[in-house]
Amino acid sequence: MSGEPPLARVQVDLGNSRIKCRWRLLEPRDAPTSQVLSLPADDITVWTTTWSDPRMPRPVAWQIATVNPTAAQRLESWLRHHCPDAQVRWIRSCVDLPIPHELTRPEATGADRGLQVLAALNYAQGRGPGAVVSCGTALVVERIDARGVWTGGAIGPGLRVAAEALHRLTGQLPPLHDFDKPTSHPDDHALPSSTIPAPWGDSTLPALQAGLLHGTAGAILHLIARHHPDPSPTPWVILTGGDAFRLAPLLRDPTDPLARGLPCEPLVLPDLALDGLEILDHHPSRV
Ligand SMILES: Nc1ncnc2c1ncn2[C@@H]1O[C@H](COP(=O)(O)OP(=O)(O)O)[C@@H](O)[C@H]1O
Ligand SMILES: CC(C)(COP(=O)(O)O)[C@@H](O)C(=O)NCCC(=O)O
Repeated sequence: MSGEPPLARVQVDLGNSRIKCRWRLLEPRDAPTSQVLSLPADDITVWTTTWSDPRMPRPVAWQIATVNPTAAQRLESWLRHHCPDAQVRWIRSCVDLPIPHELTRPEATGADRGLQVLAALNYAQGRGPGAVVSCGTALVVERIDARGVWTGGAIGPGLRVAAEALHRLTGQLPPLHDFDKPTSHPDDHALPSSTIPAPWGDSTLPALQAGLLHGTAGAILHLIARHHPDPSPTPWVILTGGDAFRLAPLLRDPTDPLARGLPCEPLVLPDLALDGLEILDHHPSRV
C-alpha cells in the first residue's frame, strides 16, 4: 500500500458562522461521501491545521460556495499556496445555477440559498409547492410555488444573531449561550417534545429562550402560511442549517393542542447547501 493520500473532489459551504466541507474519493468510484467537517468561518488556522493532517485526502477539485467574502479571500490565498494544481470552482451567487426561478437579481442572491433550493427541488423531484427553511446565521424561508419555481424568500435573524444582538444592544439582557454548540447531529441538540421550553419565562433567561425559540418558530410558521395560503396541495418543508434540529420540534409540537404547527412533517437535512454542490458537481457544466 502506498503512503500517498487518496485523491478527492471536495465541496465547501462557506457561511457566515461556519465553514462546512465534505469530499468524495475518486477511488473507489462508488465511495460514499465523507462526514461533514464543520469549522469556524472566522479562523483560518483551524482550517489549516485540519488540512495538514496526513489522514486528510488530497483534493484534485474544489467546489466552493461562499456568502462570506472576507473568509473566501483567506481561503483563496490558502488554496493558492496549498493546492496550486487543484481545479477550483467558486459559486458566489445564484447566477448560472440550474434552478427554475423568478429572482430579479440572481447575481446578488446568496449562493447557499440557491444551492439549498437546488437540493430541495432534487429531493422533491422538481415538484412544488414547498418551503426551504435555512436556520443558519440568518433565518431564510424560501418559497417554491406549485410549479416548482423558486419565487424568492424572506430573510430574518438566526437564533444566535438574535441572542447576540439583544445582549449587545441592550443594557441588561445577559448573553445566552444556548446556540453556541455544534448542531450537526440530532442526538446533540434535538429537543424532545417533552423538553420544549414554555413559551414564556418567569425570569430573564427563560423569557429570552421563550422569545427566541418560539418567536423564531412562529416566524417560520407564519411565513410558510403566508407563502402558501392555499392549503392544497400541502407544501413540503425542508429544514437545514446549524439550528435546524433545534427548531424542527417546535414546528410540530404534539404536546401542545393549541400550537397550530406545520401541515406536514418537516424533513431535516442539515447540510443542504453541500447536497446542492454535490448535485452541481454531477451537472454537465462542472469544471
Ligand atoms: N459552533 C457553532 N458556531 C456557530 N454557530 C453555531 C454553532 N453551533 C450551532 N450554531 C448555530 O447554528 C447557526 C449557524 O448555522 P450554520 O448553518 O452553520 O450557519 P452559516 O451557514 O450561516 O455559517 C448559528 O446561528 C447558531 O445559532
Ligand atoms: C441571506 C444570507 C445572509 C444567509 O447566509 P447564512 O445564514 O447561510 O450564512 C446569505 O445568503 C447572503 O448574504 N445573501 C445575499 C443576499 C441575498 O441572498 O439576497
